[in-house]
Amino acid sequence: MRRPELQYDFDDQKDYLNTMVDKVSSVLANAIEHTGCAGLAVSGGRSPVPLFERLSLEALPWEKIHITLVDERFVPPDHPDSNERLVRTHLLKNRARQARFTGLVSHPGDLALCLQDANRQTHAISLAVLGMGDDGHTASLFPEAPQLEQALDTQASHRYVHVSPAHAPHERISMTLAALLASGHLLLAISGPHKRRIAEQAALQATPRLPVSYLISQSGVPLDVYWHP
Ligand SMILES: O=C1O[C@H](COP(=O)(O)O)[C@@H](O)[C@H](O)[C@H]1O
Repeated sequence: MRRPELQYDFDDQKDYLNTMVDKVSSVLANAIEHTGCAGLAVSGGRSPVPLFERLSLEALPWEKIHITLVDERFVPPDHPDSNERLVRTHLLKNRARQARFTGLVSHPGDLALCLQDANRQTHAISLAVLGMGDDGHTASLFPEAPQLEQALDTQASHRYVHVSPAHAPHERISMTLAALLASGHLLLAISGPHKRRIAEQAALQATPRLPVSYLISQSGVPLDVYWHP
């Protein structure tokens, strides 16, 4: 089994961020050079804020970049826990305000309609920027969620599914494993000793106890893992 490039050697957050910004920019620029446009799917949570702030300043042809979410909490887009709100606040500004953005909660209050709209998205994802929770979830692929098996089905034809986390707040809309594995490139950004241990454990074998393991232990899509203390 091929191991991903585990780029664990960042002593400080500055090097970690600089390297990630360079990587995101080069993957997007490369997609634009070859296809005329690029698709970027980003995560929410707390960790991506510094990356979003830095990326928003990058000199990229943002008007050719379509941004969407890897996952979303089923809350209105102005809710403090909304991943869309996070992206609008920290990424879709400065130079990146020219980017096209599609959120996942198009109908607050009607999850089925949101999913229907989310699954209408057809643009290719050049790069998915992922985080990981302390429980080994990535996107909203939560261990113990009743929909996990469906979400991990690599034959799934839809891009997004509804997920009910067993221990985290809010119903979720998450990219399926199949959709993540159809991306051109994956980037996993983590920090702290606990998440490092989880990532190392996940690299040993794919297990639903640590859904991130399905990405870390696969060999079909290039994956870079970035870690800082
Ligand atoms: O709930 C979520 O959590 C994960 C991890 O968040 P972090 O702040 O601990 O990095 C995130 O990747 C996901 O998008 C989000 O919805």
